[in-house]
Parts: sequence; structure tokens; C-alpha cells
Amino acid sequence: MKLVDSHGRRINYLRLSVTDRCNLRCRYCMPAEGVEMLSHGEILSYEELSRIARAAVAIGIEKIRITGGEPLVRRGIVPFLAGIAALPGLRQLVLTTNGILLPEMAADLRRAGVQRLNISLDSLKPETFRDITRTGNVERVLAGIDAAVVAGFPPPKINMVVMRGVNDDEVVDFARLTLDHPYTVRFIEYMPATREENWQRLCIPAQEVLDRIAASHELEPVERGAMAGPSRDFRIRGAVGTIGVISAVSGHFCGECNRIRVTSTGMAKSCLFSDEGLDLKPFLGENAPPVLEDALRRLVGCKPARHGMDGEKVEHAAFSMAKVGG
Ligand SMILES: Nc1nc2c(ncn2[C@@H]2O[C@H](COP(=O)(O)OP(=O)(O)OP(=O)(O)O)[C@@H](O)[C@H]2O)c(=O)[nH]1
Ligand SMILES: C[S@@+](CC[C@H](N)C(=O)[O-])C[C@H]1O[C@@H](n2cnc3c(N)ncnc32)[C@H](O)[C@@H]1O
Ligand code: SF4
Ligand code: SF4
Repeated sequence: MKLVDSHGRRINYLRLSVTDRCNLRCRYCMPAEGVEMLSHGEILSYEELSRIARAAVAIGIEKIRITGGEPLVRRGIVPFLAGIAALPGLRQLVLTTNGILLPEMAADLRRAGVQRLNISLDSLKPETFRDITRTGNVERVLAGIDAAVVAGFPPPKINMVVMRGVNDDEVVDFARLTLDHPYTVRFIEYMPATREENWQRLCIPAQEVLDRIAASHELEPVERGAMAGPSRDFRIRGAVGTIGVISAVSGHFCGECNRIRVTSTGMAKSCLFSDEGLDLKPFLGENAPPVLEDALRRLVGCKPARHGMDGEKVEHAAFSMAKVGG
């Protein structure tokens, strides 16, 4: 079954957030203190999240990405993932993580049926990494990447949010990782989720990132795979891995958007930057699959054509990336 929105875009990808909690405190995602965590009662149970996933697949979703907060900090995540992986009709179950818990969990995730991992890593320098994440140890993430490969995952996608004056001096180092590792390293434009003053100062346009790499390495475009996300991909000539840019702010990719989101409290969002969500909680009763499916179809029906951001202005209300799941 094909799910198409009112702008003619095929919607086949659900980003499902399972928690707002996290074992890091990245500066661009969470404030240092005073983060209001949701209570257990507010967070959907695994049974409820599974019902949403089932309904989504029933109406045409083929790829589910589990995100958070940090999805691996929620207790019981492995059996939940195994249940989602077994949904008939689902073609891809993938997960985005900060990698901190992968050394212990990678093998179990693979056994549960997760097909691919995207791992966030913003610096290879221990001090810069700690500064960005406020608490993190980069060695844990590097060990997590190794553990994922040993567990049999395909080479991970590594997500780096590029911030001027913070970690942009490492762009070429990250790109060079792909010379002898089969990773896909993706450079993400910093997004003004919280609408902070002077966000433009931090945000480096994807084209500038590409130009910096191209100054010392020849880049060739790479074809987009089926159900590809927003990344535009390239290869340094002769490299075993690839690089990608996610130009969330500048050259936006909304025309090819294929996704919807559901937060861990059951708020469905038709766009990352939508101010309104559709509360799915009233539709989560045990005997309500058709109502839930209808609600998700309605959500797809009101998906906006694009976000209201450009390099100068921001139209959305401030929101927490950790609550929405990126
Ligand atoms: N503006 C915008 N940014 C997005 C969207 N989807 C993902 N991103 C951002 O892209 C970055 C990487 O996201 P991932 O969780 O790795 O997911 P993805 O890029 O869809 O992954 P693939 O399916 O592997 O291509 C994060 O910073 C996300 O916030 C989107 O629909 N709109
Ligand atoms: C919210 S996190 C959730 C999953 C997991 N905790 C992680 O960090 O990979 C999902 C993605 O959103 C990205 N993200 C969060 N805040 C962002 C921002 N302000 N601009 C760009 N990307 C952001 C993160 O770098 C990460 O790749
Ligand atoms: S980006 Fe991911 S790891 Fe960093 S604080 Fe947000 S949820 Fe946690
Ligand atoms: S900003 Fe909204 S419409 Fe654009 S790609 Fe992201 S979710 Fe889709």
C-alpha cells in the first residue's frame, strides 16, 4: 500500500522516539541543567509504541528509525526492538544512537534484528568531545563503532553536527576517516531548534563543508539508495567509505521528504519543525487499530510542503530535539 501526502510525496519512513532521556547533554540539543524529564506515566509503554509501529506499517510505512533522547538508555529496549523487527511488511528497522552503550549492547541489537546503526560523533578530540557533550568520553563511542562492526552491522553512518568555532577544524579529518574505513560520514548543518540568538554564527552551510573537503580531495557524487534520508552523498576518489551532507537549513530537501515522527509521549509530528502535533494517546486502546491508522493518515494529509527556515529567519516555536528525536 502506498501512502502519499497532499504534495504528492511518498511517505514510507517513521522516526519513533522511545525516550526523552539521555546519558549525554550535547550543547546543541539539551540545556546544561533544568531539563524537565518526562515522568514514566507520560512516556508510552512499549506495548503502545508497538501498536503505533504496527498501525504505521499497516498504512504503508516501510522503514522505522528508533531514536530518542538516547534510545539505548531505556530499559527493555532489546525485546521491544525484536518485536518491531518481526512486524510483517516492515522492510527496514534502523536506530540512531550516541554510541556510548554500544560496547555492551551492539551484539544484542544485531540479534534483535536492527539492520543498521547511525552513530553521532561530533569530535575525535577527547576535550572537544567532552565540551560538546558536557560529559562524554569519545573513547566509548569509538569502541562502540568497533563493537557494531564486530557484531556484524553494516558499516555505520557517522553523524557530525558541524559548528563554526567548535569542531569545524575537524571536517577534513572526519572526511579522511572514509579513506580507509567503509563508513558514511555525514556532516549536518546545525539547526536552530531552540531558536537561540546568533544561531547563524554556528551554522556552516553544507556547501562550505564540501568546498573545504574539495580543496584537498577530489569528490565524486554517489547515487542515493532506496528509502534514502536527507543526505547528499559523495566519495573522495579512491576512498572505501563515503561522505554526506545534510543541509537541513540551507538547501533544504523538503521536496523529497518521506517521513513522519512520533515522540515518546505519543505526539505525532508531520514535520520536524511543526509547532502542532497530533496526540495519538486517545487512539491507543487495545481495539483501536483502524482509528489509529486513520489518525496517522490524517497526519500525513496535513504534512507541510517545507519548513519555515532559511539562513536568516526561523518561523517555528522553540522545541527540544531530544524530545522529538531529531
Ligand atoms: N530538517 C530535517 N532534518 C532531518 C530530518 N531527518 C533527519 N534529520 C537530521 O539529520 C540528521 C541525521 O539523522 P539520522 O537520525 O541519522 O537519520 P537519517 O538522516 O534519516 O538517516 P538515513 O535514513 O540513514 O539516511 C539529524 O541531525 C536529524 O535531525 C528531516 O526530515 N528534516
Ligand atoms: C536527537 S538525537 C537522538 C539520538 C541519539 N541520542 C543521538 O544523538 O544520535 C538525533 C540526531 O539529532 C541531531 N541533532 C540534535 N540536535 C541538533 C541540532 N540542533 N542541529 C542538528 N542536529 C541535531 C544529533 O546530532 C543526532 O544525530
Ligand atoms: S544529540 Fe543525542 S546524545 Fe546528544 S543530548 Fe541529544 S539526545 Fe543526547
Ligand atoms: S523539515 Fe519537515 S518537510 Fe522538510 S524534510 Fe524535514 S520533516 Fe520533511
